[in-house]
Amino acid sequence: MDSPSVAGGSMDSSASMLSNQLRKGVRVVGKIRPFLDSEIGGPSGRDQISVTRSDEHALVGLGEQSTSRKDSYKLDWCYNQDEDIDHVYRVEVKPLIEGLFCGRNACVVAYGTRGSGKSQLIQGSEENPGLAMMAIGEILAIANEMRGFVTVSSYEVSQDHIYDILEPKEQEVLILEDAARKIQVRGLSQVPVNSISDFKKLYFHGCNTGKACQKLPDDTTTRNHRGLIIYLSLVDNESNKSLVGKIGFVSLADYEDVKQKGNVKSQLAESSKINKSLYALSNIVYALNAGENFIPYRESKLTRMLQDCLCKTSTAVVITCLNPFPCQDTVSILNLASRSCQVANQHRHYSAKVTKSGSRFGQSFTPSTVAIRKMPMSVKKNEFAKCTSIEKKGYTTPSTTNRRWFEKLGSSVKTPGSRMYRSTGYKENVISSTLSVRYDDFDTNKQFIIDDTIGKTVFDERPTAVAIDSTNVENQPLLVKENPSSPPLSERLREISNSLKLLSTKTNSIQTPKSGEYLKKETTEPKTPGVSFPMRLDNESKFEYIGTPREVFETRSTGLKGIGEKRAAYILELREESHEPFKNMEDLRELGLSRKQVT
Ligand SMILES: Nc1ncnc2c1ncn2[C@@H]1O[C@H](COP(=O)(O)OP(=O)(O)OP(=O)(O)O)[C@@H](O)[C@H]1O
Repeated sequence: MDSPSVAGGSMDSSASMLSNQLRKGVRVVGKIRPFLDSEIGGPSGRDQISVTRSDEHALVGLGEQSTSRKDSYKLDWCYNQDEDIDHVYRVEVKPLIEGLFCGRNACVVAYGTRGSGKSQLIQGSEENPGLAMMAIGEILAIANEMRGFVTVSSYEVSQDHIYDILEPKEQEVLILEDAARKIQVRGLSQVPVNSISDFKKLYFHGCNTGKACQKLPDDTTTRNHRGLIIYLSLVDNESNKSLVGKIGFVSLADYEDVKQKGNVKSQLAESSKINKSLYALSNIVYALNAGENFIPYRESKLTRMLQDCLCKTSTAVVITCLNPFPCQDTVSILNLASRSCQVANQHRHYSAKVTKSGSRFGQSFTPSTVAIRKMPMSVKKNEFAKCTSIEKKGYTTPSTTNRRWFEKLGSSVKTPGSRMYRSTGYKENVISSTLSVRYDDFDTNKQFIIDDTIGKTVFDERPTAVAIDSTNVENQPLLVKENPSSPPLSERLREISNSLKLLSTKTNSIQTPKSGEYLKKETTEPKTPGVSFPMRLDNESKFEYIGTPREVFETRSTGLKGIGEKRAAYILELREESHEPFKNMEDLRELGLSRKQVT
């Protein structure tokens, strides 16, 4: 039997790899499972799924003849039958692991119809590892070298109740929100894992409890979501700060259209609960990719559980598992997937901030409706500044130390499949207003820039060693191309002002490199100044400082006696709106500064 037709299939997915490594938001990709023995030589003439791939996205068609737009579904990417799980791991999951070592949480979710390969993809078996096992192999390899500590939790979601798998209890797992609105999971055990064999015992034999963790092949009575969380904690040798991150793997129960099956009442209830959490997940992905301010986590227990792995500051991939022979449920699944993926949403970034949160399932957007929804000029400037700064924060990682470690590690990362993978070395520098982010690709020795305003990569042929004046982007026509759809100048200025405000919170704590190798690098490459005091992004994409109250107070100080952070920000804002200089003391007093502060 022929493979499903894949136009552009001969093309290596390097384009996908590149955009994937530099991604933000949630990628929504497809994976067509291989034919089973029983399907080979089956009735001919059955419609097969077809995939057409371009540089930026994939169109999944239902049936070989389905070349019309109506029958095809646009996804960020789609892996065909011949591309094995190993390949999916390298492109989609490996970059998330790199982020994990920089303190960025991550999430991998698989969903699909019955028998579409979800369990094989996420869990796999001892002989044919799935994504979760490949990931833990790599995490353990790096963590052991960095003296990190790895623990795992495993859970299942049944009828919207969450249960611990590694240490089963009567009570369900509770998901609470603390005073700082952080998610706290109660009643879910965390088991230390030191080696891949430890993990296999837990994951496949459930040795912690005697209960098998992997889904039994003939267990068709219940349909549950299954999740694994891998936690990593380590101490950054350079800063001596601890870093905690986690990556979640979830394989959702089969999607079944409740209306179409002749199910009994209890099965209907089960199916509708399963579908409800799938819709909830889709709404989250949609809201994140559309850049909405409100993310509806409360719609299901599963989405609450995933809240800190699937948010604006994390990286995530949702994999739609597809049977090679589509059915009606495949149409529903593809509808859900294409609605929430980035390629469909990327043009909406600016308009999404000013529209009401409209992440209801079934809402459809066509390219034409997206294109005409431009940001009205009457929108309050603050609105724009607020949301773009959230996205901007999502890009910055708390520490470059571990990324450096990755760069040095380069080709020596080993995965359980005993293959050697090259870790694509890249390094990000936020330039100018942070609307554009520069990356150094150490493999090609070239630089490239992701211009957020146009959502495109602009390559620069200069070798990475060339010094670039980060404050003078205007003089570098090669780097950032002017784009008619980019926001007006006033909004760019506001971005710059926001960056300044951020820096002004700790201008006196910029770290200088210590010695030799790094010193050379630091002097030639522009970098976002680091703060000597640890900050990290909370779930709501706000910076939070970690430390004693006094340290926090000192960090937040502007360094100007008597002027607090808020007032400094206010002054900057006024300066930006009116370019008139302050002429006399009276002008400053009008801002609310006391006589003492003015003098
Ligand atoms: N990448 C793959 N390589 C080889 N076989 C695969 C692959 N993916 C799936 N299969 C096979 O397809 C069948 C269905 O896969 P799997 O059980 O993972 O699907 P599922 O979506 O989890 O099914 P369920 O409906 O039971 O939840 C299995 O026999 C599995 O061995």
